[in-house]
Amino acid sequence: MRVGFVGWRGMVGSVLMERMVAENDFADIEPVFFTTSNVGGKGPSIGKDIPPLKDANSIDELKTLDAIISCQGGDYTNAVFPGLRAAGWDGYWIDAASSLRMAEDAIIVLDPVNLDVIKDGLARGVKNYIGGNCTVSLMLMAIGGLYREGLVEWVSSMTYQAASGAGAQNMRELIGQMGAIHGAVKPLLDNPASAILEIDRQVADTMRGADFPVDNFGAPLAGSLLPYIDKQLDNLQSKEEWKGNAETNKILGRSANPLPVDGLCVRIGAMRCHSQGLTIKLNRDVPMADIEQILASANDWVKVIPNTREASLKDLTPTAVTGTLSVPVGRLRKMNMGPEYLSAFTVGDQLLWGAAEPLRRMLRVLLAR
Ligand SMILES: NC(=O)C1=CN([C@@H]2O[C@H](COP(=O)(O)OP(=O)(O)OC[C@H]3O[C@@H](n4cnc5c(N)ncnc54)[C@H](OP(=O)(O)O)[C@@H]3O)[C@@H](O)[C@H]2O)C=CC1
Ligand SMILES: N[C@@H](CC(=O)OP(=O)(O)O)C(=O)O
Repeated sequence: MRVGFVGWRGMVGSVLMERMVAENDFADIEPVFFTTSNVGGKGPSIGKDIPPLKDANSIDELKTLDAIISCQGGDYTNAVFPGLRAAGWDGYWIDAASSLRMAEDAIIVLDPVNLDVIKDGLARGVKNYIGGNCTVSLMLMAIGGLYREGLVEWVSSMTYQAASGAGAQNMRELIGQMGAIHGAVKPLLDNPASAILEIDRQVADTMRGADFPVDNFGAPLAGSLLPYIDKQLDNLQSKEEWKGNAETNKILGRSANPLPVDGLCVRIGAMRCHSQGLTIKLNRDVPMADIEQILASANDWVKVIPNTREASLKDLTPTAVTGTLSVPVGRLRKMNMGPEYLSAFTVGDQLLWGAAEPLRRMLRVLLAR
């Protein structure tokens, strides 16, 4: 299979390359690397010889491929994909961007949760396979077992989303903000006798100051949070919140008969792990031991964390999870509202299961046919 890669040097693309090298994915394909900025340049180091970079905007070059994986972003997809199909290209398009997710002729891929939907799409001749929104994919990796068992009536998800979801420049800006805050009060911090309220006042002044670096986020994130992610919609949801319901149900293959998902999406000062506090309305009272067993058995990456302070602080934080494929879910308990109301908290790396991993696994699904 001749597979083209566009967007391989970006943040999501770099994580994809790391994972594909680690899993020896390149051994089974003929990879061709593309660029929008450096035609003829050198591609990534993947342990085998590859041709010089080709032009990612050349329909003639792209047409020679059996499959294309794009991590280049939605603008590129919108600019190139329609023309490529119009030129008669019939290969598989695998994409991290959201542009095509809700299209009729596209499947959202998360194979540990919806391999049946993917296989049905392949059998029907669907050629477009798109990675899901990071928050949605991570929520389904965590509680997919409850959906699989038909136990979910609705889910409310309150998110704590990392800077990486906004892009590489935003991760840099978050660290810059942290540094600016620390720099502003370092002399006071170094003096054990200094007054904490004076430190606090100077921190607030710094964060509100004209020099505080906010070009990318548009507001201070370090020492604060941003209660709005992505565009504003007419129904007063943010676009990120809208995706929770739309994408979850599409992934599960039940867009025609959706199970409600709703909540608030909030950016916090984590680097690349999204966390979510979930309220899950079950359609019956299920014993906790059964719930834990169902959650833990859903896939190889979800990990049930005992609902203790010690285990939660050790295993259920962005710091513990970052850079790993593990999707811990914990803080599990029945809520005061009644025995069908389950509380849960989950964490996942939004660049791995949230972006790159479902794409490389989709390629594996194609190769296994
Ligand atoms: N960030 C995220 O969390 C998620 C992103 N996505 C999707 O993936 C898309 C890509 O996101 P992301 O990886 O964050 O985008 P990046 O901005 O990191 O990379 C996109 C492209 O920018 C070009 N580029 C320009 N300057 C640089 C540089 N200094 N270093 C690396 N690349 C550079 C590269 O193209 P070239 O080599 O052609 O110059 C690269 O492929 C998004 O638009 C989104 O649609 C999906 C899920 C999560
Ligand atoms: N919007 C997500 C990241 C992202 O790229 O999402 P999507 O793939 O749905 O555009 C976040 O900010 O955390």
